[in-house]
Amino acid sequence: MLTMKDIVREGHPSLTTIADEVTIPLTKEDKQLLGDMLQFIKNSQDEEIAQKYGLRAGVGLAAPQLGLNKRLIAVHFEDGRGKKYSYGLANPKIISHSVEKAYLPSGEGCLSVDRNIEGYVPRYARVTVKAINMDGEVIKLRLKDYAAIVFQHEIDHLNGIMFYDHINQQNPFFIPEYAKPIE
Ligand SMILES: O=C(O)C[C@@H](Cc1ccccc1)[C@H](O)SCc1ccccc1
Ligand code: NI
Repeated sequence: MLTMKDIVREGHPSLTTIADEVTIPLTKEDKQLLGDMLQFIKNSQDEEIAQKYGLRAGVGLAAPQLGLNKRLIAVHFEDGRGKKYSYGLANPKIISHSVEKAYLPSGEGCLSVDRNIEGYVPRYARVTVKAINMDGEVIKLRLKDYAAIVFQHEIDHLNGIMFYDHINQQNPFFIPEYAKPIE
């Protein structure tokens, strides 16, 4: 099972590298990896398992966070309306997005960042993501608000972008026009 020792931290080159697409159809290894990544996220949200193995709670994970140069992500969370999202995805791509932006008033964190970084992370309020799921099907997800933020955070990892790259350096709590808080 994956644990925190498998997660690379700031300074590791894979966090600032553009990851390579994985071959489709998914190899057995890539399918297994997606399964392991999804299981890690689920484990990280299970109090007992997280405590036993010292896992930091997370809602998403990208393969570059394991030092792997592959465009693979896993997410497992419920949005503010109780809608559940649980996916292992290959080659996810944002194919359209809103002009409107959104941000989490509490800012963001990252399993690969062992420090608190304050500031708002402006992201698109709505995105449409096209990807291959673990069954090898092409899926299209229309995401908004919290779900849109989680997927953008993970897809950023595939492009070597960290959440703090989006924070306004002059004023970390600057709110760009058209940006709405996601409570
Ligand atoms: O490092 C990662 O990619 C996992 C992040 C993803 C994330 C952070 C902030 C906002 C959206 C997604 C972890 O989930 S950070 C810890 C966390 C745990 C529960 C809720 C939000 C953030
Ligand atoms: Ni992260």
